[in-house]
Amino acid sequence: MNNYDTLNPMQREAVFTTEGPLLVLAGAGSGKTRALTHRVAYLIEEKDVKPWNILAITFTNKAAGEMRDRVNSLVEYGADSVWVSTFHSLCVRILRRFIENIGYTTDFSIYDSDDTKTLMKQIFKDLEVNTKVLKERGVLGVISSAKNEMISPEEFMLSAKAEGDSRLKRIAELYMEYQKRLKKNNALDFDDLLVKTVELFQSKQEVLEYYQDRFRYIMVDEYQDTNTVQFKLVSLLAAKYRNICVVGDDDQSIYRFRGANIRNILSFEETFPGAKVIKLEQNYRSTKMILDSANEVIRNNTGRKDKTLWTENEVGERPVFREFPSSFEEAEWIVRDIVKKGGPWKDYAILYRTNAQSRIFEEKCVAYNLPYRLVGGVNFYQRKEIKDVLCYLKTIANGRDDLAVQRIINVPKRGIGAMSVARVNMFAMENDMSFYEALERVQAVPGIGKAALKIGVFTDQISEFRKMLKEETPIKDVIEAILDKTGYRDELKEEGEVEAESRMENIEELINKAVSYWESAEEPSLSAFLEEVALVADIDSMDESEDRIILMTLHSAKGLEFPYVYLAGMEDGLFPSMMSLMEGPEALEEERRLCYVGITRAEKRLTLTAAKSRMIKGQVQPERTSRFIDEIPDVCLERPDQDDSKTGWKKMADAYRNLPEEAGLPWAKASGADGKAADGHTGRFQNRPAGVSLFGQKSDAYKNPYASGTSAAPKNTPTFGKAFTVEKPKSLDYSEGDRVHHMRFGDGTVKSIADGGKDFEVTVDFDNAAIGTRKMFASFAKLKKL
Ligand SMILES: Nc1ncnc2c1ncn2[C@@H]1O[C@H](COP(=O)(O)OP(=O)(O)OP(=O)(O)O)[C@@H](O)[C@H]1O
Ligand SMILES: [Mg+2]
Repeated sequence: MNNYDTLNPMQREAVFTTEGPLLVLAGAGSGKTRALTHRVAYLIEEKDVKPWNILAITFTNKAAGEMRDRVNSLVEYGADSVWVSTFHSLCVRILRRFIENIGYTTDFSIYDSDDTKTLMKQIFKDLEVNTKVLKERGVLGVISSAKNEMISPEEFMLSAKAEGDSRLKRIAELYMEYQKRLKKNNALDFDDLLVKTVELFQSKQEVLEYYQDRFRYIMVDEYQDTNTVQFKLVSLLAAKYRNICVVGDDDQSIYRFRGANIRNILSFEETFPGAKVIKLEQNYRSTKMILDSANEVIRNNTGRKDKTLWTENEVGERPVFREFPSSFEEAEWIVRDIVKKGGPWKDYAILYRTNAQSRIFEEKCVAYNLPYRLVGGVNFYQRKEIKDVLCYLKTIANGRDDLAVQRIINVPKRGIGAMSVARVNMFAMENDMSFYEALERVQAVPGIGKAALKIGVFTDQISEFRKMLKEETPIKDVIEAILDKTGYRDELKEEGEVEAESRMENIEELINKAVSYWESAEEPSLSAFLEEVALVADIDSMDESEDRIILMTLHSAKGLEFPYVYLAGMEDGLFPSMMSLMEGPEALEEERRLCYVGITRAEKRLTLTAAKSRMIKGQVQPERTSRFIDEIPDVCLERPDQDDSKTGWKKMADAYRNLPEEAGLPWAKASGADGKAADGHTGRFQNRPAGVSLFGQKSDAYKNPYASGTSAAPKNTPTFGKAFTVEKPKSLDYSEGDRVHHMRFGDGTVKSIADGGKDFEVTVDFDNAAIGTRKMFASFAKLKKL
């Protein structure tokens, strides 16, 4: 049964308000996601809502998975039928069923950024675009923004003409051609998934109504990052029943560059008149020190909905700032600091602004033998060998994807040259067929000559693989067959041992993925597998069962929490980024929100670091400390050069620790109308306007709202850690010496089992020598006795 008592009164109100539009606007760590999860449970358990009438949208696949797990642990049955998904996977599911209404077939391909770039390159070549004037990536960026704003190629052309801008006109032509070719390949890019779903709903009333009736209760997490087309989608779906609950934090809107529209959150009440607004103000995640640093940074943004976060958590350690001569020393210090402090490693996260910063951390982790997981960077699925295998699978699944076929037609080398490919291409275009269809009729291609034989061998192989698939051969075996029959594996070996080995390891990883997919999917199919792969955000590579530190960008950290957080590269020009500094105040404010997101990921300890010089584009440059560091007052940041006797920090912190609950912050009280602290310390706050306390808000703003309001203060709010924790198994059905099976690592023998308090730690000797002996937590490892 559920215990809604573990929620605070405002959270409970959010959970119990099930009918009509609801906006929960609240700061980081205030339990928005938690309230949303409980709301799903409440609808099912108390309101008899059918699970399949609920749609919950989250931003990343990782968050979707976490939500599904949380719901599973809250309700005993039915959670499986709740649609918990990202915007993109929601759209894929809808389109796979109904896209024929708008002229595609349901086995359409999904192009990732690499595919779209290849396509744009071809278009540039065919339309003879001057690459000095336009760049593929730039044009794709413009097209993506247009799509997020739901501007069609035709509309784009009209406004380009109206403005008489020849460059825009050229981009409009490219946009048109790009859409034409996607359509011809029966392919959609990521933005299309959303645009085409909206198009479908707008053109087919009965399809829209079907989904409106299906999703009577809609919930959206991280609402601040929805863009125009996503907002449109939600508005359409919710138009009939109006049971829509969105939760978000305008201070955490960090996807402006992706078209996320802060207006959406600020104007929710306009779009859904009569909307109820609930604010949550208690933070359950971070210590007081961490929270105050975050509050201090974000208050420098203008035009935000004012809100104040407070917490009953302990004051905690003062966050630390450290500066180093170079980025190497910075990384070295962080990694050593972690090693010194000790595991479990998954309690640590190193966050940074740009992917490029990850490399040094990786190297240091390797040097210190510290297990790590890199989230992002060169995406697993972007690796050459993975793309090769996937393109084989795509060709097998859907011969219409010309790009996929062209990628592998001569991989491994079959002696099919560019000239032959061009001839086939020409023939395909003239006869209005796909590239693969043309390959199947290769004898008819003019001038093809001897290449016809080689192409015949290729198409025969593909037909073989297709036959395997028809006979319901598992994907794993199809991949093995591809590697062997096409000679791919042999060609890899020729590349040199080390290279081949690491590439084969990656392919093994893909095979693992295929196996676990095959075992877990209800109705496994190749196209559904490819779809799953195409939609994995980088964050999905984060497997919670592994005890490793996490390296990731600030953007991917949204919504997550870690006991110990390091924010590296706190330098002006890096964070805030140079681009944002050049672009102006709005862009700078977005960087500041990103900083707020970063700080608020930390539960217990926060460490900020910077380098005084850094290698950028091959040149060592001097760096200036980030302005965000300057925005954190000494009382909540320990700096290397700081004399605590002057900052008065100790006195204040002691007072802070001994304060009665309702009293507010000591430094807020200590400061007079002139903005100076009572002890005469002016420190970094000399320019504070009169009447505003040291910590920004009027001094009562930090008070416990329950203390002065009508609702009684929840004196001893029970805290029981994270809602999403995997429970320690009561007993294990295997013991030392038993043979067990692990989904990814295969079979092995249990060497030892130790009771680690929260969970059992099981050490297993795996038969596969490459995996060797591993220590893991029983609740995550899900070992099966053989
Ligand atoms: N009423 C509560 N009692 C105890 N713990 C809580 C309560 N509400 C939330 N928490 C815990 O606080 C942490 C933060 O909650 P949650 O992730 O839901 O916050 P959020 O508002 O979604 O944060 P973010 O803005 O970063 O997405 C979680 O560990 C959650 O379990
Ligand atoms: Mg959240």
